[in-house]
This record gives sequence, C-alpha cells and structure tokens, in this order.
Amino acid sequence: MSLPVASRPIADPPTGALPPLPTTANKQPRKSLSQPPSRLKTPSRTSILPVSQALSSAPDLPSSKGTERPSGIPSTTKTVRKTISIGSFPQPPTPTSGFRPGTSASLASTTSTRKRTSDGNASGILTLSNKTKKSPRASGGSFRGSQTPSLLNSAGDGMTVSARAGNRISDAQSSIHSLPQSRSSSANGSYSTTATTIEDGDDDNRGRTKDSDDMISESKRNSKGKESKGNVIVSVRVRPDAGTTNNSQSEGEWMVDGRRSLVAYRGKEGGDYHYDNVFNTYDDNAKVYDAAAKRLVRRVMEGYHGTVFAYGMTGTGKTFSMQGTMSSPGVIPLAITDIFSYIRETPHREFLLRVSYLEIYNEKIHDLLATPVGGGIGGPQQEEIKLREDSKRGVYATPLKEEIVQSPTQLLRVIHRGDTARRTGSTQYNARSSRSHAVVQIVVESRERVPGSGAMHENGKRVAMLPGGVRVSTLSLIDLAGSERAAEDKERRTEGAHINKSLLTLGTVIAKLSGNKDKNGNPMDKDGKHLPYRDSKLTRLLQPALSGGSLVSILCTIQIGAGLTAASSNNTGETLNTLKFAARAKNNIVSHAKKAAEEVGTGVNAGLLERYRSEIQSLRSQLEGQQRSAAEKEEKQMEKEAEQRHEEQMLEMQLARTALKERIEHLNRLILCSKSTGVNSGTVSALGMHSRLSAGTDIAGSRSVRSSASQSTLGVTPGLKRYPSAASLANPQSASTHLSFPVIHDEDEEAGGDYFGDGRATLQAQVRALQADLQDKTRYISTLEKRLLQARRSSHSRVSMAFNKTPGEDGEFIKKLDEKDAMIADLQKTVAALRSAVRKRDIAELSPEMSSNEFKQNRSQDGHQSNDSNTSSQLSSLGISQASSGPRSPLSASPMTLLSPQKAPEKKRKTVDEMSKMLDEMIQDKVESGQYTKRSTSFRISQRGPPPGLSRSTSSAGNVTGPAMGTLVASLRERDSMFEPGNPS
Ligand SMILES: Nc1ncnc2c1ncn2[C@@H]1O[C@H](COP(=O)(O)OP(=O)(O)OP(=O)(O)O)[C@@H](O)[C@H]1O
Repeated sequence: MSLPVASRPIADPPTGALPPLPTTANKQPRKSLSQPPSRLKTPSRTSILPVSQALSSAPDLPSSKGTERPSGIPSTTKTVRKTISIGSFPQPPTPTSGFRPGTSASLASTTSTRKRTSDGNASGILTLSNKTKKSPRASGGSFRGSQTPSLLNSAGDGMTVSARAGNRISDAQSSIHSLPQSRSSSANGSYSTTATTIEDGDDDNRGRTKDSDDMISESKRNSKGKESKGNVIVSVRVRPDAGTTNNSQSEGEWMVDGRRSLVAYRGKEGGDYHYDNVFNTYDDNAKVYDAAAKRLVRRVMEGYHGTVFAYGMTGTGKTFSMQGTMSSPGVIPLAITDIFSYIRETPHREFLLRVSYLEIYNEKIHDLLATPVGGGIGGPQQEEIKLREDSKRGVYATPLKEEIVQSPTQLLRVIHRGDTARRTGSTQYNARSSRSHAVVQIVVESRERVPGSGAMHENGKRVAMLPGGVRVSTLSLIDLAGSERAAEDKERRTEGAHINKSLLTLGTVIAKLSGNKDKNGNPMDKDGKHLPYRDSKLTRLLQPALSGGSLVSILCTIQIGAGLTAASSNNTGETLNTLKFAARAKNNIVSHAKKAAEEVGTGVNAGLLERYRSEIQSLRSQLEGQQRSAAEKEEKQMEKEAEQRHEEQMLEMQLARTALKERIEHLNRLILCSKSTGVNSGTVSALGMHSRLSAGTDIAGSRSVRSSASQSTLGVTPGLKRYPSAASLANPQSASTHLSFPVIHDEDEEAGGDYFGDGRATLQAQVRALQADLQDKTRYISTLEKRLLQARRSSHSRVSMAFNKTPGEDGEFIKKLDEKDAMIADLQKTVAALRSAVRKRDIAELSPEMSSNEFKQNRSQDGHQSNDSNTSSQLSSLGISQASSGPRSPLSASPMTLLSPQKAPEKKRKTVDEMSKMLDEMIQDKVESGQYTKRSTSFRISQRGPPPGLSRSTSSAGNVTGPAMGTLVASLRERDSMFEPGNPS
C-alpha cells in the first residue's frame, strides 16, 4: 500500500533568529514576542477576531464575519447571540474559589469586565442556544473546592494565592490582556492570565458531568491526591465555525463559558463539563499556550518531564493549536521560544537540547528527521523503529535520530523538516488531515554552573565550573491524528482504522487508570488488571506520561457549530466523546511527577552534557598530551638537527682544512719542484730562462730588476751566467742586466728571511719571483699585441687608400700594399715556423733517442726560414721552444705530469697541440678579422681550458689573455733557446 506523500505546503523556513524575549516580567505587546514560525500551516481562515473587537462585539465573534471558511467545513451562516449573562449560570457554592494571581492591570480589567458583564455585554459567556432562559443541567454539579497546590499552577510555585470565586477573572478578560503579555517564562513573571485554572481547587469536579456518578466516586478516590492531580491540565478548545448560522437544531444545545471553563450541552446525554481551561472560538493560540502549556514548559526546563498532547476529532484544530500559523504560532513554536528564554534567564545553569521527531503511522513508527525531505513513503526505507523500556528511561523509541540544537531557529527548522515528512491526506473534514500521530520530543539536559573548575566564558573572563550532576528532562509535544468516521477511500479507511483503534486504546487506558500498581510497580486498573498500554504504539509511547511520571497537559479540540450541517449529528457525538475523554483524563490521570535526579558520571542517563563534558575533558587532556609530546619531539628534533649541523660544519671544516692542506702541498710541490729543478738538477729554471730569453729580444730593455731577482730566488746558480743566450751576449744591455743578479741576490740576502739555511729560496721569495716573471711576460705579450694591431691598422689604411687613391698616387699605394702583404706573409711564416717547431719538439719527445744533431739540423733549417725579416727573426727566437732532451720547463708540465712521469709525454703533446692551436687562432683572428678581440680570445682560451703549464700564470695575473699569451710565448721561447748553438743542453 502506497502511503500518501506529505502534502502539507512547505512554508519558507525562518530566515532569522526569533526576536529576543524579555527577561523580566515586563509586559510586552504579544506581537513582538512571538515571531511566527514560517513553516507552520498557513491559516485557512482569519476568523479569530482581535480581542478588542471580541470585547465590544462578543456575540458576533464566532461568526467571524468576512473571514474565510475553513477548508473542508461546510459553509453556513450563523449569528451568534449573546442572550444570557454570567449571572444566569450557577456560581460556585463556596466563596473561596481560586483567584488567579494577577497584576493590577488584570485586576482593573476585572472590574471593568465585570461591569460590562453586568451590563449584559460581557463576551465571556457565549451560547449558541436560543433557549437562553433554560437553566443548565449541570449547574448543580459544579463544585469548586479549595485550591490544589500543583506544579502547574502558581500554588505549586509556593506563591500565595487568594481564592475567591467572585473575583475569578473570566477567560474573556484573559483574552483581553493576552495581547500585551510578556512571553517571559519567568515564574514570577507569569501573569495571572497565563496561569492554569487549576488554582481554583475544583479538580475533583473538573471534567465531570453532573450525572456521571462514576466520576464522582473517582473524585472521592482521588481527593487524597489533589496535589498530583494538579499536575494534569485538561483544556478544551472550541474551533470557530465561520459559516455557522442559527438555523441549526443543535444551535441551542451548546453553551461555552470560557470564564468558568465550562462547556454545557443541553441535548441528549448532555451536561456541564468543567475543565481547567475552556477556550472559546475567538481565543488565539497564544492564549491557549499561556494557559495550557507555558507553565509545564517551564517545569520541564526545571527538570520535570512534561507531555502536551492535542486530542480531538478530525478537522477540529489539533494541528492548528500545536503548530499554529505564521501569524498565530501554536504551542510548539511558543514552547521553543520559552525554552530559549528560560535558558537566557538562567545563567547559573548550562543546557544541552536535543530533539527527535517521530510519527506513528498505521501502527508503525517512523523517524521524521531521518526521512529525507521529499522521500515520503516511497523514499528510502528506514530502519524499523522499535519501542523499548528501560527502568530509568521508561519507554523510548530506538533507533531515533536526535539532533542537538542551539537556537530557536535551528529547533524550528528541525521540526519543520519533520512536519514536511509527516503523512497528511485529504479527508471529508480536513483537506490536510494528519494521518499519523506525531511526537516531537525535546530532551533538556541541564547542570548547575558553579565557579570551581571547568571553564566557561563570562564577561570575557574564564570562569571555573564545578562538574555537578546532569538533570535530564523531556518535553513531549504530541499532535494526534483525529478520530474519524470510516472514509470511502480505502487508504483513508485503513489509516482511519489504525487511528481510531489507537485512540480507542488511549481512551481505554485513561478510563482504566487508577493509580494502582502491582508489586513490580506496573500500573493496574481498579480491578487489579494490567492496563492495555501495549495494545497500541501510541499508548505504549504515552505510558510514562499516563502512569504519572510526567506533568500532563491535554488539549481537546471540538467543533460545536451547526455549520457542519451534513454531519452535525455526527459532530455532536464526536464532540461529546471528546468531552468525555477529556473528563476522564482529568479525573483519572494521576501525576506524581518529580524533578529528575541529577546524574553524575557518564552513564546512559547522565545525558550527553556529561558525556560531552567528559569527552571534552579527555580530548583536552589528549590535546595537551599531544602538544607536550609534540613540543618534546620538536625539541629533540631541533637538538638532532643542531647536532647534525654541527657535525656537518665540522666535516666541512675538516674538508676545507684538507683541501687547504692539499692546496698548500700542491703549491709547495710546484714551487719546490721548480726550485729543486733549478737547484738540485743543476739545470736552468724555466722562469730564469724566460727572463734571460726575454732579455734577448728587442724588448728586453723593459726587463725589470725584480725579474732578475726572481731568478736569484729560484736558486739560479752562478753557472747560469756562463750560458747566456746568443742574443743576450750580443746585446750589451742584456748582458749588463745579467750582471745585476748578484747584486739583487745580495739585497735579498740582506733583507733576510728569503733563503733557508741550505740556500734554497723561501716560499715568499719564490712567489715574488714568480709574480715578477709574470709581469715581464705580460709586458712582452702586450708589445706583441701592439705590433699586431699596428699591422692591422696599416692594412686597413691600405684598403681605404685603395678606394680613395688618385691616379697619381697609384705607384706609391701599390708599394705600400706590397709591404703590408710582405708583413702578412712574414707573420704567416712565423706561424708555420712555430708549428713546425712544435711538431719537431713532439717528435723529439716521442723519440728520446733522437740525437741532438738531428734537432740542431732541424732547428737550423727552421732558423734559416725564419730569418727573412725582422719580425720572423724575433719570433723565431722566441717561438721555437723545444725542450725535448733538456730539462723541461715546469710550466710546460702540469703538476700531474710531474707526479706521473709516465703520462707526461702524452699530456705534453696535448698541451703543445693546444698551444699551437691557440696561437694559430689568435693570429688568425688578428689578421683576418682585423680586430683584436681580446675578450673572445680569452673566452676561447678559457673555453678550451688553459694548458696545464699556463694555468698558474693565467690565474695569478688576473688577466687571462695577456699572461696566457705571455706564458705561452715565453714557454716557446724558452724551449727555443734550448736549441741555441751555445746552449749546453
Ligand atoms: N481555532 C481555529 N481558528 C481558526 N482556524 C482553525 C482553528 N482550528 C482549526 N482551524 C482550521 O481548521 C482546519 C483544520 O484544522 P487542523 O488541521 O488543525 O485540524 P486537525 O484537528 O489537526 O485535523 P486532523 O486530525 O484531520 O489532522 C485548518 O484549516 C485550520 O486552519
């Protein structure tokens, strides 16, 4: 069977929080107190007139002129006539009837109302009968005893209430003042108008008809338990019937007296029915809430369990009363507002609210919060909800979704969600009839806040809290489905059958309630039989409330208008049934509600508050522990890192030290090798030879004295003087330079510290000598460069001259051109000579056994070729640097060569190749491009890497090109000099 999908219109959810409620008992206009929850049923009528209007034209109020008819209710016109005054009804026999605690305003209004009443204009009495003279049958049966103190009236609060029947304010008066009432939930701020009617103390007779003898006996039985009976409020609300007219037969049979909480029926089986509250057709939801539920809600907040449920025939206004409308919020939204007001007003306690929402549809329980919106009946299947019983929790549904809420808006949203999921359907009497019993349960957990431990924020300060016990109470707000006649529609019939059965069971249980219990504490009827709570889910669920564990407020809704002409007789029967049900409930339900005990610990009954609190504490300690361990870890990590860093630094330092040591050793080796080469082998040091050879050139004049000193520092023996180069011998200037050696030597010696005891040069002296030598080479190479530039420039001018020449200059130009050509040719020859020299040296290195004669021969051939011009002679003297069999220059051998003699020939060959190539490229650049590209040359050199022998001079000079070339040329010259005829090697 497919169930109808919820068809109630979904109103917009509230967009903002409800307005703050006053925290004191100041009266505020009701408008400002209750923000209408948006999701509630849209009012289908506006028949409830303003109270002021009601006062002035009370007799016409129920007619609700100009208002819409409720849907599903036949429209008839009916004029309500006010025909009798309050005095026409019997007054309570005792003069000590309850008097509601009231404000001066209410008292003032009492006076005025009474005055109006005496004038016959009072609206408090409304009769639909035209038999106004007839005395109500129930008049003699209305007994009013002394006030019964109860939890749901002010006496229960310990307030002194003076009771005097004559001063009892009518409900009409209440309605007059209901508008400016405050929505405050403060106990002391509760106005007389909102108090229940129980304070009159006529509990025994409330809801009892004059002729119901059994109820009288029950009344006697319950007289001993007046107090507990005061914990049950039974109210009857009469639904307005906008379309009623006075042409109905039943019109004259009903009388509703709101002031005396009386409903009288003059027809068959009629009687007077007194209740705690009787709300007239013009009483609005706020008044109903104030009188029937407000105090109970407050008690729930204090720790009592409370149950409010609406009972009545279909279409009589149960949902309207419980949910209300946008403009007239019902019991549920007003209760929610009060709950949060109470929390605001109770700073010394902390609260936790959780809400669940279920429905009993066709005897099955559905979780309305777990149902996806729009899922309806055909939606995803829910887990079956079962009812369980617990000695502490009583009967409860499980598994049920509970949502923790923190604001009225949030709570209203949750309930709205449940409303949309609830089953409704159209019936004969109600276009949107609730097809299920709906139960909203709000669980309130609270605990005292005492400075001492824990933490809360108050005025921005952290205040300690004592972890006291948690009190858990529940507020059940139940909108029952309406009893109804069998419908034609099969589905409606099935639903109706379930509804009626469960309501019947409820009636039966209530009728059998006796307050008796067996030895196990199970409720029993007066005959000692068990109550049939298990006969329906509804009674099972209501068992804790009905068996006295909860404060109870029952709102029974009726419709007495003759507007429902077609079913008026049916209505009367249903209405009477409802009235009887209400009377039984009032008489039979005995509530011994007590404040829930405060539970300490984290058990099931301790509530979430305690569990959350302890969870928070354990989480906090966990967090602290984690933070501590994290800090420790971090500290350890930092220590480890610092240690690592230290180790790395040490390692780096060690490496650096090793590298430095190696470098020093390496340098020492180089220097010592140079020195030892010069000293120990008795051969001429390369550097010394450089100086000597450079002195042999035509630029030797620029040779410095320091250069000579370098020779001395390198340990050049006096024997060197015995082997001057041919050029130096031929050149007196160079010879004189050589003669200066001893002088410098002496100077160095005199300076002290330049020589070791064994006569070897110190490191400093050697470095100085090397630097000086380097400078010499730099100078030499720059001279060469200048010459090349000059040659280039003249070549340029020759070309330009060729373009600009006049016919007469031809001969001269051609001559110059020839000269330049010759120069270029010379340079090219030089290059060729250098190449062949290098090649020869290579051969010599490869064939150590080759005789010096062969070399000499080769040398003489080369020398012959290179003597063609000045330039060539210069270059030949410096370019042939062959040291095949003689001592090798350290510059032409890398340190590695020195360390590994086996690899030396190969490396040397490579070096020479590179040198020749470099030189070739250099000259080629200068000649062909016509520009001296110092940078590009240097780049080329650096790209290819300097020959090992040149590296030191290159880096130490700071100028790559000059020293590199200088060194190169010097090296070549040095080697060349070795093949001079006078050279002993
Ligand atoms: N006191 C009232 N004032 C104005 N309109 C009312 C009042 N009571 C009921 N109505 C209107 O009567 C119609 C039926 O009311 P409601 O749905 O509350 O009845 P019900 O008892 O919940 O019915 P059911 O048992 O079928 O769900 C709605 O349109 C509602 O607005």
